[in-house]
Amino acid sequence: MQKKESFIVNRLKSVGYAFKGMLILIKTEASIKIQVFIAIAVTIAGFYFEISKTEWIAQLAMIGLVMSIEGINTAIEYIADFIHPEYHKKIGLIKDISAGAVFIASIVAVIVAGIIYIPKFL
Ligand SMILES: Nc1ncnc2c1ncn2[C@@H]1O[C@H](COP(=O)(O)OP(=O)(O)OP(=O)(O)O)[C@@H](O)[C@H]1O
Repeated sequence: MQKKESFIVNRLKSVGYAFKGMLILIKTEASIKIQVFIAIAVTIAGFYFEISKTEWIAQLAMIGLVMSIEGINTAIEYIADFIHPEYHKKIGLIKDISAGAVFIASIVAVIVAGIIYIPKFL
């Protein structure tokens, strides 16, 4: 019983740390601020154009994908700066690849947005 309680308490603590991390990310990262703005804008657009359930799922999946990869990218940048604050070709490569992952997700998100919204204007 004691063990089960501490397991639940530990899980709750982990959620707390993760929530703190999410707030730090939103407060400190310029790119995620833009992504939050876009997420709010497309959510408003979703209600305005009364998009279908499937379109909501695709839109929310893209928002989650872009923002979570941005979070991982930010963490990689922090690790890179922590382990090697000075200029290094390899650090540049690591950061570029990490940013490239966000770019891939963003391109797919723009395509999905196009599939949902372009027909609404035609
Ligand atoms: N220590 C370094 N050594 C070599 N190149 C670096 C180094 N730090 C940054 N760079 C280069 O500068 C780019 C931007 O790095 P920076 O850490 O400023 O990311 P950022 O502009 O905050 O990115 P994001 O917009 O994804 O948050 C990297 O992708 C890399 O090409």
